[in-house]
Amino acid sequence: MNTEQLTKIRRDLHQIPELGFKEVKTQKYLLDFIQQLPQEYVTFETWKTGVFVHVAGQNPKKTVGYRADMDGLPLTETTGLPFSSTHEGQMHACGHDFHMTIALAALEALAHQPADNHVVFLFQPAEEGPGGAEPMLASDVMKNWKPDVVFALHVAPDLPVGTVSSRPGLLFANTSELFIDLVGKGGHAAYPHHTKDMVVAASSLVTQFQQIVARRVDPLDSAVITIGKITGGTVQNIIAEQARLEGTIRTMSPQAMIEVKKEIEKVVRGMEISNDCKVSIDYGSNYYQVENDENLVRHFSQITEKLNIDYREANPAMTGEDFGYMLKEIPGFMFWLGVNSKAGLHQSQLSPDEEALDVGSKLVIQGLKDL
Ligand SMILES: CC(=O)N[C@@H](CCC[C@H](N)C(=O)O)C(=O)O
Repeated sequence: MNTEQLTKIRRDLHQIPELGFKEVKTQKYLLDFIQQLPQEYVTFETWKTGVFVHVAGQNPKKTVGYRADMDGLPLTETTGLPFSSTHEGQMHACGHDFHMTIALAALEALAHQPADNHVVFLFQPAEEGPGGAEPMLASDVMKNWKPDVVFALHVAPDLPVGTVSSRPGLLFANTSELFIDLVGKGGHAAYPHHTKDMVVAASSLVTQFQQIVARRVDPLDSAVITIGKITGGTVQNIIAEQARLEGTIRTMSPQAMIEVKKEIEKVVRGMEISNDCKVSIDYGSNYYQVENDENLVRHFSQITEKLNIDYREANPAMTGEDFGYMLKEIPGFMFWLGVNSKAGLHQSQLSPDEEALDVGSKLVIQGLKDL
């Protein structure tokens, strides 16, 4: 696929970001593309808003899987690009438009010239939430086309184009969403002593959670507790009866996640007593860590060398990826693809360099042939 075709696909997808399990236009775009390919070796099945595509091998000894996530984020784009999102309040701010474009380029190449082994493309919904990998893994289609090895990529804004990065073992963190609802007693702004102020209680929880990371987690381990959204109250002169915190927890081990949650629950119980209020916790979706297969990463690094792509050893990251569930069952790996963007992931000005599309597609095609 040439640069013009790659860029067109990416820009088409970039304009129609959709949230988890709502990727209806995205799925149609993928299906329209798939159906115009030569069908001799190609079979496809939809699954919720995702798509499985099987490409029969010429001399198959195994099945190699490649996963691309599909969903966008609830974020208003501010890149000012001519092909900016046409969906208000939604943006491809985590590179999933790149991920799908590269997968489509690889699919087109193999549809015309199949690899020796069977290949299955997994276009997966809802990576940003509530998580599509785990249920997709349990689907009937996956049972029929389950790969023997699987890999995926993620765009890396901080790496230059022409560079990729990965590591054997732990690459991405364990994650847990964190939703906290507080109910106290509202009242007149001038009589705080007659109320149980939930804006103050919620604000206190935010800072107390940071003390868990600083004072309860082994300094040689690590954890992150981010509160991304805080809401409460209705107007400036009414003390808030209710408040809500929305956040996420990141740890490098499942055990640390258990410990951090225990500490959060202790802090919350303390808040209930000290503020005479009711606090409920919902941990939402939880992702297993991304654990790369050592031998496959080593093989992958050799493939990058063959293509004159700069391979760098990655550090573990506190990002989450539900691809970790696939790696829990199927040997494989994830790698970072350098896209050289000043703005980072989940930022409204993220603008990856489209030159990386060619690098990524060539590498994925070779990986599907060689792994
Ligand atoms: C690569 C990336 O950005 N992944 C997301 C995964 C989100 C998981 C879940 N919805 C949560 O918020 O914990 C990330 O934020 O790391």
